[in-house]
Amino acid sequence: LTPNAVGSGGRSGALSPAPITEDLQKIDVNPPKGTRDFPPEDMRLRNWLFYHFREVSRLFGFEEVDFPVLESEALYIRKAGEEIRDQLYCFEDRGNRRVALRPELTPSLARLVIQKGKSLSLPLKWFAVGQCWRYERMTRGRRREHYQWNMDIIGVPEVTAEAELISSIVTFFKRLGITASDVGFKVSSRKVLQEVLRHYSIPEALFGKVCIIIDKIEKIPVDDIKNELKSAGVSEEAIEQLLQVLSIKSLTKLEEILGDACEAVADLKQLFSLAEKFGYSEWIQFDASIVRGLAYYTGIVFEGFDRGGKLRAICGGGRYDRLLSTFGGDDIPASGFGFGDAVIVELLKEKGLLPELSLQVENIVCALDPGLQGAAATVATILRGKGQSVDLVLENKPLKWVFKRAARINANRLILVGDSEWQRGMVGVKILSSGEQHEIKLDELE
Ligand SMILES: CC(=O)Nc1cnc2ccccc2c1
Repeated sequence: LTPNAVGSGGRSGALSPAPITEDLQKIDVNPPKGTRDFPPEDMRLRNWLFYHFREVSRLFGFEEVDFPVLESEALYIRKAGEEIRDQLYCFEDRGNRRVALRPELTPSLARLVIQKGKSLSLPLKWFAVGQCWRYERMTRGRRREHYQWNMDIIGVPEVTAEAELISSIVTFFKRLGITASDVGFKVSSRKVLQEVLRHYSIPEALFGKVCIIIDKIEKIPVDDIKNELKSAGVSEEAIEQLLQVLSIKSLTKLEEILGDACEAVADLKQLFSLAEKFGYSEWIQFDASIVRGLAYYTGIVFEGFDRGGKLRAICGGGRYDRLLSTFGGDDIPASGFGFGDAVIVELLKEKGLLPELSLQVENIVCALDPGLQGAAATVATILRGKGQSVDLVLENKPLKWVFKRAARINANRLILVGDSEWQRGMVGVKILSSGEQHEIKLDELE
């Protein structure tokens, strides 16, 4: 290296080559638009949330699964006009394959179930916590990724599956300190819509599309809903009946209108009686306007909402008995839900339920002079071997600096490796909460 090539140079004065200036352009250190970094503090909150997702899944006997974030685009090509389709984060890869960043987990789960086929003994109770993506054209500043907790029961046609799934979400809320006065579940069944469409002999093929249009009932003017339904091929009379049925707020009323032979009524009545047995009756209410925005739901649908009415849906799910067969699999009944990582955090903030999570290290180990750095490493290794966390001071720092760092990392105790003590096989110990200081033999450290 020629002398003038001396760059910033390391602390030890070693010559590191100067950066080649023409290649240096300031890169944008922010993550891509709509995505998040998870620095330590945010990662602690995320880990805390995911810990509760996983604990509840364990309590319910569910097994964890995962899938690639990247899937064939074909998994999500549904012609029902869903928002998730418009916002698909899809592209052509270098092998000219049409691929997509998954916008949801359920299709991957269905794909894996079919792939595993007969080797699986039903019912399956699978859960996943995975990042999902969307690409919104006009970036309304909305996020393009979020993490979703999914729980799915595959192979159970009865409503007991949905009752179990709602129970798992109630269990999750309770663990976080959220009560039935903070949130609730609106519950309905798409068999209500199915009944009306059948009554007016609207073709089954329109079912998904009609559901997606109706799901927008609170988001766009009712006239637009009517126009969209009309252009989808639904008769005026059927449209009137659909809108009328959606406004029903009581199961008794629904039974009056649809009759007690209607499957939707039977399913919902069973669900509400099971809710009683699970002990979460005060968490759920019938609301015929709940449709959910995914085309593949076929029966019970539900969504978690905040009773303050300020936030978007917290979670949502339902029965999807046809999805596996549309992927070429057997007709296997299924139900599940998705629970995003965004709205729940807003709710916790609002309720003052965010946990105080700080870095916690048991020991900070420091050599009192450079010649003892090796000894300090030995002490750290002994403690770590005993399962104790150790922040080993890696440079020759003044004690003032060490105390400052000890406070920042919430260390319980400071282990000082000094010459005279070390000669006697001892180390200094300072309990940082009390300030109490003593010496201890190395092999008595625990
Ligand atoms: C509130 C929020 O962040 N929602 C959100 C964010 N990212 C997504 C990405 C894919 C699918 C749904 C998504 C939903």
